[in-house]
Amino acid sequence: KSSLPLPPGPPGLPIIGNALHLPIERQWVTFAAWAKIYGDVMHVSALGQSIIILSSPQAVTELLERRSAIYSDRPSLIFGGELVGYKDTLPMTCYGERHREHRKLMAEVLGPRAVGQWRAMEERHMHGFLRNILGTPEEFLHHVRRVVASIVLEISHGYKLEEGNDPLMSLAEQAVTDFAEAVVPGRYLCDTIPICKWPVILRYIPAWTGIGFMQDAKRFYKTMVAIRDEPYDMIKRKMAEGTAKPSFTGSLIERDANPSIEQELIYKWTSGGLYTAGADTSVSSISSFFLALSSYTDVQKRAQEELDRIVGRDRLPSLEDRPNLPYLEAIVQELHRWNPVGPLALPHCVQQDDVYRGLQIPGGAIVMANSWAILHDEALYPSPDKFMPERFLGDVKDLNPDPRRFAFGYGRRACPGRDLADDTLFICAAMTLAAFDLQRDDTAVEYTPALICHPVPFRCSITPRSREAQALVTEGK
Ligand code: HEM
Repeated sequence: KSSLPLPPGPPGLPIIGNALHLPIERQWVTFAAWAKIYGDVMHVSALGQSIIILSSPQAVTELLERRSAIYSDRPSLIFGGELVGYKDTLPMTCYGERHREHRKLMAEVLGPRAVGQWRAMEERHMHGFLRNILGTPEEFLHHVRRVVASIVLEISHGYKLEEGNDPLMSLAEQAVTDFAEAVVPGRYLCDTIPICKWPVILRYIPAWTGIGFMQDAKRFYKTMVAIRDEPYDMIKRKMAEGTAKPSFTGSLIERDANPSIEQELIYKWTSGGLYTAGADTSVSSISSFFLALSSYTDVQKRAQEELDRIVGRDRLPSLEDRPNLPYLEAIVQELHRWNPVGPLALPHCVQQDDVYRGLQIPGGAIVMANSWAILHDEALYPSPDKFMPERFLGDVKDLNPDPRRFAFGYGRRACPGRDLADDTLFICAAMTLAAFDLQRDDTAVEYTPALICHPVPFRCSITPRSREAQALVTEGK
């Protein structure tokens, strides 16, 4: 898939063609190969839209972090943003006052000081997760989705999932699926045909015309409105009845009884956005844990030895044990590196003309960080395709930098859920390995080619390590 014709570029910033419209499955791999030829700052032109692809720590640090005052906007998407309406969510909102307000609110619930308060709750949900795994191990991927949903929805709405199919979780899952489809740049023609830059025209095309994207837009719009309004209205109603449990949404409603429509939209998307931005990503990293550890059983054994030595066999690990479990910590880092959840992060947009190393970067260009290329650069991470946590235990200068520096994005757009996500992954990995052995017959490692990548569903045998371990799971100790 990387053997695409490459038109020769001019010296300096090479123009390498209409890249986003080529049928490339894993664009980041192709872009990484191109970066070896054309350099770590590439300029791709897609129907007149400039796209700058950055593939080195130096380039992402200088542009997306040091110059973040002008590199923190998002590209506007006609389909996902304007027609469907996701432009008001935090990941898609333009850089400016609104973005700052969103981030400030989100830091109250996810910032480094706030995140400690969720640890006991995360551990409680993980005990339930282990019990579910014990009951129906073959459904582990479903249990992963459910435990992540329980954690995020308890934080955002104080919501407890119903047994079986939970209606709020199903709605939120649908919204995540729609969102992932709607915001892929270039997926819908209306994002690339210049006349469609006037969304106003498109809004008046009725769905009955049969124009495919209008029908999709109508369907996605319905889910968008439901996930934006229903959980928020539910908390408002419960607060009026006096039955609401403490939650982030509740605290937003409490502090501002009569918000303007615009302000209420920010509240709705800040709390609702915890699920849309935070669930699928954590599901992906935990699924990668199951894939990697069941494939690399030597890594699994070493982690279990560490757990037995430090935590012992008469209780399950907790997040308090984290500083004493360096090998498990290295596993978490390697999971963020090996198959990053967002190989191309999310696209940024530069707001004015700029010059970098003598190269012209036009204002309005989309700027994509190829995190995958950085995390798979042999000069930084030797043998990058191998799952080797021990790479992080050495102390060689300039080798194996902490992958979280790249996997969670950059500058003022970097992921606000990083600490929560990292804790969730750690405690899931620690508890699962303390209680179970994982094993796979297959060795194939395949991921879905999307903005947020997931391992292609796979089978994995999960059995209790011992009778004692099984008892710990049943008793939730
Ligand atoms: C392993 C799990 C996760 C990974 C790998 C991850 C990664 C990312 C990345 C790469 C970005 C784009 C950054 C950029 O544009 O430069 C991002 C943005 C974002 N993430 Fe995460 N994320 C994870 C979990 C979470 C969680 C748990 C939450 C919330 C509960 C969350 C909320 C967000 C939000 C709201 C944004 C948009 C920020 C903005 O545009 O200002 N993420 N994340």
